[in-house]
Amino acid sequence: MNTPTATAPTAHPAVVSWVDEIADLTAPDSVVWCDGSADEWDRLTTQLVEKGTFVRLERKPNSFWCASDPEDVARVEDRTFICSQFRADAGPTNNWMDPVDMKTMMTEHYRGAMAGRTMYVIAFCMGPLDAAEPKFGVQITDSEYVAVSMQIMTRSGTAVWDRLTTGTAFVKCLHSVGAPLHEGRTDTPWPCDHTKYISHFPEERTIWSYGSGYGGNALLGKKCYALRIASKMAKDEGWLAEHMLILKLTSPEQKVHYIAAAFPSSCGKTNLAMLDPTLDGWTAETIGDDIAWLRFGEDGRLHAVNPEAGFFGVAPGTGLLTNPHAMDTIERGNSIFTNVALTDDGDIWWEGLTGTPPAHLTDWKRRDWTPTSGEPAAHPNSRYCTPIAQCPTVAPEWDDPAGVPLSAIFFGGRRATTIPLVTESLSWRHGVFLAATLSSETTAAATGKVGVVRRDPMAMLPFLGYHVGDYFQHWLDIGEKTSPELLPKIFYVNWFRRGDDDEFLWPGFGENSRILEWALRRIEGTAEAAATPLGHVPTPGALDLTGLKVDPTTIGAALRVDPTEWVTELRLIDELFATIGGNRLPDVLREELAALRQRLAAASDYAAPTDPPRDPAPGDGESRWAQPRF
Ligand SMILES: Nc1nc2c(ncn2[C@@H]2O[C@H](COP(=O)(O)OP(=O)(O)OP(=O)(O)O)[C@@H](O)[C@H]2O)c(=O)[nH]1
Ligand SMILES: O=C([O-])CC(=O)C(=O)O
Ligand SMILES: [Mn+2]
Repeated sequence: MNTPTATAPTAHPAVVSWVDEIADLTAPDSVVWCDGSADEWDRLTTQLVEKGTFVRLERKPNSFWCASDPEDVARVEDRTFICSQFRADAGPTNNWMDPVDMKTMMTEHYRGAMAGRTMYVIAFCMGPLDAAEPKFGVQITDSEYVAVSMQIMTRSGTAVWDRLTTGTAFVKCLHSVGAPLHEGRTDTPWPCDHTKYISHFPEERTIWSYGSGYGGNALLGKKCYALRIASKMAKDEGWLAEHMLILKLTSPEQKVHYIAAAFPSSCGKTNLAMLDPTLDGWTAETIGDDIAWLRFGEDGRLHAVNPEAGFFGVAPGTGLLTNPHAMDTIERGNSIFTNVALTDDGDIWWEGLTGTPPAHLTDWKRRDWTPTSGEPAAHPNSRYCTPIAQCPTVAPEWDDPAGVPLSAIFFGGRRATTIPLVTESLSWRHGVFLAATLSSETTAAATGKVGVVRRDPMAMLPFLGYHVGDYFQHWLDIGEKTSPELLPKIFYVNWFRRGDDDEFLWPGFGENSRILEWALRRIEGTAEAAATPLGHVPTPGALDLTGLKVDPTTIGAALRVDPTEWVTELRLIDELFATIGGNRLPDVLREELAALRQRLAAASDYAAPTDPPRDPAPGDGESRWAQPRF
């Protein structure tokens, strides 16, 4: 093997000695320091095509189809660990192992793990390079798929190496697919190991990932760094690292508002980030679709930065009807599609892309597929990976190191019942309470059962790098750092409530602009709201429903706070709070829960007000909304 230091593009002693150490341990055939260039992309994608990992698409420029091992399709929450020095610091929501024990054990997994492979060293920066304090990382990986995906998802390569000068702090991100090619062993298109560990050492700002090639487990800048490690950095340094999209909205009067929204995985962030407003005169521009870092600006407002440079979006359900801007983004090429279906003419397809599937496809398991196959052609967590810069609606501010000042933060989950379409919080601390008790049905973004309601505080349940109770306190503390009128207003939304007929009560997607508009007009003091025990909801007349064929009783049902449903909900919140434990749960949240309980008891006969019909209701027997169901 060549000596890694001989070719290193950096003299940073901590980088060089760490790369040496890992090369000794993992025994790759060679070490490549990635420069992030187009040449490198071409070389690696060509290699991936030759290996059978990628199929070059005929119908999209510089784009590739890829199918993973059928067992390596999503984040593995049960194999994800927060290895803080003390177990208590990981909190009740995380798997914990002693950092020394974890490292001792994983070291044996890593020993010789890169045999027969190339080790890539990728320097990356989360957020703009010219930020006041840029956040660097170096990822070591033995996966070409990871190396090219990191080119899309992060700012990486020579420009980062140049900035990563001696003494600069960086997060050590170690990754191996855990499939050494010992003498005589042939490679597979998607190497991985049955055993997987996604381990975080928050005090050391280090990540060790082993055994998986899937995005959320292997592209370590994303969930591992920008959320789990960064949440701990943010706690220590007085900011927030959140699972949020960032969106710019311009009103017909040309007033600009920036908003952020936190929804659990596969609950609508990317779609809202690329909103195509159905309300006349409004424009929406994209700043980020998954992660937001929030810091106070000199103006005393919370400013949001997107630390990423690409989208790693859920493919199924993405189509011209639901998310035309995502479709335009991928049409421009330079993208990687994982676990979608491949068409016979060299394009991609997934459920929801078009109404009718092609007559023949290669499905995500590389099998022949026809519409009578009886199984989806794309995995429900199949993904497109594409550069944000080529999104037609990207806002110029997406790369601004100062970030954008937030007017509002939305929290939402996927709930068939109980949670109203939109609720305005009464105060920052009430908003923090709503966010802390957020719940959602599980989705295919993580392995495990789908459709189970679980508490998902701030949509961060799988992404917190420290104790959830301390995290709640940190959110409350943030609210004390500036004057209340400068804080973003917190709203709680649920696009996914269903009626007795099991249909969604709200059409969602572009129509969500109507909800955002109401929220922004609330901030400006020009929209009506009704008080409910949970917070303020729009009076039916306050939502602009122009042009939407909507039955007012449906909207009433979507907005209803039903005290009977809340009996169960309160029990589940009690359970969450009990799990967190008295000494780590902020008293403020206990007080907010008591106040909610009192308001619910006082309003047990509450029903959402309804207005007389304004538009004809859709005909009986047809789906309520013109949107694909799958
Ligand atoms: N009914 C309904 N479905 C939606 C809406 N927005 C998104 N979806 C669907 O929800 C699924 C996930 O949406 P995404 O926008 O990709 O979710 P995400 O939060 O970005 O997911 P991650 O990338 O896993 O974090 C897709 O199948 C969408 O079609 C909505 O407003 N209403
Ligand atoms: O992290 C991933 O693998 C994909 C993603 O956005 C999520 O699951 O929230
Ligand atoms: Mn997404």
